[in-house]
Amino acid sequence: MNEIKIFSPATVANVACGFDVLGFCIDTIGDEMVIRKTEEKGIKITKIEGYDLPFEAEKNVAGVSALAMYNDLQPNCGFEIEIYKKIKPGSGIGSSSASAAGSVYGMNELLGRPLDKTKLTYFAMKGEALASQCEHADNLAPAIFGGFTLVKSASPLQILELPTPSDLFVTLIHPQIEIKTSESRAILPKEIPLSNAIAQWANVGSLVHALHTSDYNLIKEALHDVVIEPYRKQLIPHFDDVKNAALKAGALGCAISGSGPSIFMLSKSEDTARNVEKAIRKIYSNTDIVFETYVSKINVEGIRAL
Ligand SMILES: Nc1ncnc2c1ncn2[C@@H]1O[C@H](COP(=O)(O)OP(=O)(O)OP(=O)(O)O)[C@@H](O)[C@H]1O
Ligand SMILES: N[C@@H](CCO)C(=O)O
Repeated sequence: MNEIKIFSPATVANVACGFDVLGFCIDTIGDEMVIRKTEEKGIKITKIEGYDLPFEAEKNVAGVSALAMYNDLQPNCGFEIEIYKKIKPGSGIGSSSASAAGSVYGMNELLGRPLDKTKLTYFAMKGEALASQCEHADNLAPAIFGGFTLVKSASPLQILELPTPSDLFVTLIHPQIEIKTSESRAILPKEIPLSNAIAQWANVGSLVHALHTSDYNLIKEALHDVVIEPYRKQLIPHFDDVKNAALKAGALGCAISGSGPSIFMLSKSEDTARNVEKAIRKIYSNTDIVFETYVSKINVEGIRAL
């Protein structure tokens, strides 16, 4: 095989309480990429459609992760990368991760799968670091493994795959403003009160247990973020109104997706997720903010060949 076309999905990082460790994978939104073997050595980005992003491999997250893997494996060929970008950069649903993960996934397939998923995530983190100025894997792990994931440790990298309750659906609203991950990390406090830390790690543990036991009531109780949301929500117009409307419409929980501006809600059943979508659309419809909404099941497969 000399060429592969892939779907590289959007992802939700943090999942309310799990800043930098929890994430899950979305099914209906994602980039497409084509990775091709070439006789000429090296990594080249030959096509980018959708958004204006750098073609130089060293300045594009897809190129940086590809180069990290390429320099390590030193294969007897080169690679061309085409990116058909559907996820707006700075959206909070893992735009940079989709590219960083997609290039290494495609190269690994073309080379006969020499690397496991953890090693792919490791190289993809090198690309992600270009966008967010720190190596974190909470978008990459769900993109590569699918479903819900927990990054137990970033160095050495250790990823836990969590189960996905079958009735869980996500609703997303993406106000079309750009929030750079690096900027929304810069506003966070360096220290947090012990009482908030206790509440947050109780919620992370509870959410992991709830996913294992398909306990939707416990998912609802655990989907709270007392550490990050109070700071970041100021960057997102009408965040509290959207959250109140979503919870009133039956969502189990509602929080900032990754570093924002997207907001996600989890619901038990697709019907509830669609009712939530209707309710939150009303909030932004009364403003001049351009926005998109999506409803999706959880993507348990992750990146896939098309
Ligand atoms: N292939 C790429 N895809 C997306 N963004 C890229 C790419 N290459 C470089 N970038 C840069 O990365 C930045 C976007 O990354 P950022 O992490 O801020 O957003 P995001 O991935 O949508 O958010 P989040 O990680 O919170 O979901 C932009 O400055 C963009 O120019
Ligand atoms: N955990 C990261 C995800 C964004 O890429 C953050 O919230 O900053």
